[in-house]
Amino acid sequence: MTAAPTEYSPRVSRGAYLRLGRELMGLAWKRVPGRVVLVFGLQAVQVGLTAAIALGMRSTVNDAIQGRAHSALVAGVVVALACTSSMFCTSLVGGSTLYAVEKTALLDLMPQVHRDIATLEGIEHLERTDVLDRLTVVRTGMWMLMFGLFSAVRVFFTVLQLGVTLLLLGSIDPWLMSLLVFAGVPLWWERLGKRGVIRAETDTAEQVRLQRHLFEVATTAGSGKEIRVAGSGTEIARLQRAAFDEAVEGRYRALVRASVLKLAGWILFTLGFAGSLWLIVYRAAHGHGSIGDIVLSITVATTLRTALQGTVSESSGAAQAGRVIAPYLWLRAYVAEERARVQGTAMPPETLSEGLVFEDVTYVYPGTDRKAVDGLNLTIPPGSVVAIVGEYGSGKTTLVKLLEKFYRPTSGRILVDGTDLAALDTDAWRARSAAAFQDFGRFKTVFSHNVGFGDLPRLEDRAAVQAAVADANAQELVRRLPQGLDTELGTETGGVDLSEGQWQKAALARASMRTSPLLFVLDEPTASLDAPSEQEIFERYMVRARSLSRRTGAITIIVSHRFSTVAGADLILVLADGKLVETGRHDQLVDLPGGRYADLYGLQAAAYSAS
Ligand SMILES: Nc1ncnc2c1ncn2[C@@H]1O[C@H](COP(=O)(O)OP(=O)(O)OP(=O)(O)O)[C@@H](O)[C@H]1O
Repeated sequence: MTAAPTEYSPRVSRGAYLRLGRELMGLAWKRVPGRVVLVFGLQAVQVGLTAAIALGMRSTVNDAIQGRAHSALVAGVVVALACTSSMFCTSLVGGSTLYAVEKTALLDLMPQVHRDIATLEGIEHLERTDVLDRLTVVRTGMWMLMFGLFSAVRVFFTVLQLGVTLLLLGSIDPWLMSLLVFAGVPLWWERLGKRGVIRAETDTAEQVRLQRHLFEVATTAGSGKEIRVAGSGTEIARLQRAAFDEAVEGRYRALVRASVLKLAGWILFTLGFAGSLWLIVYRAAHGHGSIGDIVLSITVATTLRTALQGTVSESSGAAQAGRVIAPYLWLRAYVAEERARVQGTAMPPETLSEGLVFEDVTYVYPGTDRKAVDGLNLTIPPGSVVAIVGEYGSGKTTLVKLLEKFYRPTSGRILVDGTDLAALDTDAWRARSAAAFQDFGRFKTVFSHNVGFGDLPRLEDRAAVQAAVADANAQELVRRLPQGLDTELGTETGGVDLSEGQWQKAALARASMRTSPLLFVLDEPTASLDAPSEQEIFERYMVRARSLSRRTGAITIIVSHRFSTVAGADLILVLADGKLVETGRHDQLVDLPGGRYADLYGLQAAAYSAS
């Protein structure tokens, strides 16, 4: 399935911002209504308190000068109370905002993104760098989405506060309102700088991911062994440094530019502020206005600066959210587009009667132009055991992935009993298939669940898990575990670790949980096992394949490099460069003069007899 190239723009339209804001506010209201009321109510109160403090200061000074001690005292107490209340409001608003942000981001938004990505039909999404880049940004900055919303609310109230202070200044002298111009420009410049930083972070996300990956490669035990043997540690460290250097360089330049813009803005505001102060003092010196007016002007001008600072920092908070909003909206659009493209609703048959038909199937991985599977035409009869062989990179796994609907053919189609696989309901089709892959999962949980995940509805069915364990010839492994089936796996969680071969046996047992699949795939599932274990397992699975075949007409597909294991298949497919070059049974292919299968078989047989 080649994903539609959803266009990405780091700029988000005003309409999209507003729609998202409404949606997030609805979410916060649903999850933490009390906190939302508190955050809105207290900020409105704070605006009133700002005016009360400024006017109270003027009254205190004027009353004191005119000898009205009692009134001056009352006004002073009002100012003190208003100051204390304002501080209390600030800390309560901060705490409530944090609580609301964490609740909604961690309990709603984050799980939703995980669910969206994890339930997309194919797996090529997890191989696309654009999806991964944006996912990285969203995963690390999801809380910023909600934080940005609350910052936007605070911007609204700080602007209101700014308006009130300007009105108070204007009541003394309308010229003082010109401070707004000196206040607005720094705000705008700072936003420009922030935008540049956001752009630089998005542009360098790939290098950051690469350096993280290289760091993990260099510091984990699995790859650490190979790195030591190959002596490639220094080179990997150099590559990691180079990737990091590139990312840091780009981000640093943007940060310097943002700092310069911020500094220039503040210089401008300071000049305006100094000019205003001069005007107020000049007026008072020439008999216009009282001493209280001077105090009021200085208080209000200082408040204006605080309100402005608040507006700038809150609008930066809101702008920070822009870093996440664009990738977040893109991921949502991408998921919606993908879901709309997937229209399979037909149910798979109870039993296979016609089998699988490949009609000119071609697959090209996104971002490449090489055909991993190239014009495949083929019929696989129901109930058959099919082996796919071929050199490394010949397209064996891709073929299997197409059958599991991890990808959709770039062209051509696959029919299941005459129905296009694309038209089948993906979940229903997968529920009728079972698979063990070479890059199997290692679920660090209790062993019985590790196996039971193969058929979720029977996760707790001990008998089913034990039967699957027996199918994979893993009883001895379970016997040796300290708590048998109930043993916790994974040293990170305090459990035991398994060897590569033991993990592989667990994966095989998992693949054996479903008892009536229509498709059973074994994609090199025994590569980590020794030769006798492999032989024994294949013999068991051959018996299982025949029994499934009788019950549901199931097709078993085995991908293997070892010819001894594929000789018993009903049909062998030989792939080379994505093309089907030979098909037939072992006895037909092995004697084909100049045949590729015969060549490969001859080489392997010679290698075994020489060893
Ligand atoms: N996710 C991917 N993105 C791009 N190209 C890929 C991807 N996976 C595989 N390919 C390419 O597609 C071709 C077929 O790969 P595939 O894994 O199907 O081969 P294979 O026969 O299973 O190989 P192996 O025996 O090594 O498992 C190879 O050229 C491979 O490099």
